[in-house]
Amino acid sequence: MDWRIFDVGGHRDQRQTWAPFFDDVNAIIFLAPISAFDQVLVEDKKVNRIEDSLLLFRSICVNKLLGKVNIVLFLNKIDILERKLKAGVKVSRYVRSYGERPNELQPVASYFLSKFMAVHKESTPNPLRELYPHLTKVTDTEASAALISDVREMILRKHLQDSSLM
Ligand SMILES: Nc1nc2c(ncn2[C@@H]2O[C@H](COP(=O)(O)OP(=O)(O)OP(=O)(O)O)[C@@H](O)[C@H]2O)c(=O)[nH]1
Repeated sequence: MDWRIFDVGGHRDQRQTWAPFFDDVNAIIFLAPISAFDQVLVEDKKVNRIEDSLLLFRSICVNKLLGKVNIVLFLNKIDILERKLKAGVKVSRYVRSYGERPNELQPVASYFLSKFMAVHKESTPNPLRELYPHLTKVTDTEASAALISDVREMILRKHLQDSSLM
């Protein structure tokens, strides 16, 4: 299995029409920086960066050409998220729907995960497709290498199962 990296994020005006490049892949790893709950887009100050990640995520989930592609979701930058929460930055101030939930790593991460899961569920063209979520800090290269190896194994297994070789 080979890996190709397409950065489909970045400034909105520079995002590519990427779908045609993805018709022969087994999996997409989507990185969502959940530490960015208190930030807005540089190019559009009205848009919260997590909202933007959710929109981008939706555009991938909804794509019929990608209906059979596994989606691995990295809720990333959790170290930065934890630092912000410990410093007293309140999620509910930026994400009103967070309400009175505890301003701590696990409930915050679970809350954002539920948002991504809901987007996937309501937009996927393939109701049987599962989402494989992980909380990550990809700057921890050792842990990330181990995780990517696990992900790779899981995808290979699934691929073999789907082709009834296991
Ligand atoms: N502490 C920490 N830093 C990270 C993590 N992931 C990426 N970064 C750093 O964040 C910076 C921006 O990298 P990315 O987030 O990949 O790039 P980007 O999405 O184009 O940039 P941003 O708009 O800043 O998010 C780089 O310096 C990365 O090393 C993480 O999990 N933890």
